[in-house]
Amino acid sequence: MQDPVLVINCGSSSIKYALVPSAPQAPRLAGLVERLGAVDARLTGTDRRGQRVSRALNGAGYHEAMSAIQEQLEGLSPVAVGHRIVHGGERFSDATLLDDTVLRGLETISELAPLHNPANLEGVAATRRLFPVLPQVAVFDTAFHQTLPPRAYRYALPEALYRNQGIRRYGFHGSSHAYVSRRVDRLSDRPHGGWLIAHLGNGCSTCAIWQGRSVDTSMGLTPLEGLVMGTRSGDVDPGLHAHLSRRLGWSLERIDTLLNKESGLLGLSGLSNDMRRLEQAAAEHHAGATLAIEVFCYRLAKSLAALTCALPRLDGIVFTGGIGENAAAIRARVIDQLPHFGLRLSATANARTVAGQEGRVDAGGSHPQIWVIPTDEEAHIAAETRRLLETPCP
Ligand SMILES: Nc1ncnc2c1ncn2[C@@H]1O[C@H](COP(=O)(O)OP(=O)(O)O)[C@@H](O)[C@H]1O
Ligand SMILES: CC(=O)OP(=O)(O)O
Ligand SMILES: [Mg+2]
Repeated sequence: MQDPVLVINCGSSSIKYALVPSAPQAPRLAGLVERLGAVDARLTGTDRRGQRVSRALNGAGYHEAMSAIQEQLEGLSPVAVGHRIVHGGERFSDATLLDDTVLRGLETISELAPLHNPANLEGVAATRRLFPVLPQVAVFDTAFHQTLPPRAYRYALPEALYRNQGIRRYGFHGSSHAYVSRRVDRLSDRPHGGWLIAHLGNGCSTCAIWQGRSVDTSMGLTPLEGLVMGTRSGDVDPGLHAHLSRRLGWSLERIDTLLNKESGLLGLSGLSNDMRRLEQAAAEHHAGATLAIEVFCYRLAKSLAALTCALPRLDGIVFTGGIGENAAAIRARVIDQLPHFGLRLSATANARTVAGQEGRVDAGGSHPQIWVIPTDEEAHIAAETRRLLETPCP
């Protein structure tokens, strides 16, 4: 494993890690610490021989979890650490070397991604303590969307809020959209065309790509805008805030918690934020789960239809993320609700494409294509980290 880069994606209750070698197809040591801070915290993953590992880390916080991850590296020495940082705000777009000044700058924008940035920064602090001499690089989810034109990134708000406060649409999941767009360019016979990507994980977003660049996306100033997500509402009438405040006396913090943590699939179903669980419950006629899936798919189809306005031509749609890669029934339902674009799903190819597989799932012909492409944010973050470190200082 030559010159591996350690990639860290630190969330509010989990840390994902991967040791990414410089050769793209080489095996990768990777894993996940879940339920940080809880008695049943656990590290699961694969070691360098591809064997499963599972370790109880009872009560581990960020620092203990990072130490456990360091032990998993089996003595392999990364040359750098690449961190997923969700929001780069106005100031940070390209991959950036993390030093005290950059970290202070990032702290000032943490509130723009409250579920993500504070946790990302905890991860950076823990990693810097454990690997004090390694370069640590921030790769931003917002970076890939720097190519959005003003008509896509401006809100219809007074100019001063944009100029003085940076109130604009930024877009997220950039490492995923960038990776998937490059991959479909390589796999399909229509490279550099017009593509729509649906990244459907815990957070969900759509992205319109024209000639390899992001030209519009469903997330905005924060990762709350757009689609229905696991616990996030996505779009609501902005008048809701004033209404809840006047009618129920709710504070802004209470409303923020409602929209970020209690809504989405969880809020609609009253059951779970986990699509697997909802599919099982819907099969058993659970009304909330059935409704949650219906709203999720309809809103996703609406977003994809809307984003076709950003493209001169539609060459195809790509599904990715835990739901997009695994839930064939969700893909089928979404395509079914887009009857005006000539999309034709192959029921057999769709059902046959299982976890981890790249594949084309349309019925062929001259219609827009439909693909499933497993995302690899870690590969993109590692590549950006290497690119920054190999670029000579000006
Ligand atoms: N086989 C499956 N069928 C349906 N949904 C699935 C399946 N496997 C995973 N998912 C869903 O994927 C979502 C998590 O996606 P993932 O991309 O892993 O999340 P994250 O954004 O944390 O990386 C969950 O809603 C989970 O239920
Ligand atoms: C930006 C975002 O929503 O990320 P995630 O899907 O990891 O929550
Ligand atoms: Mg993911």
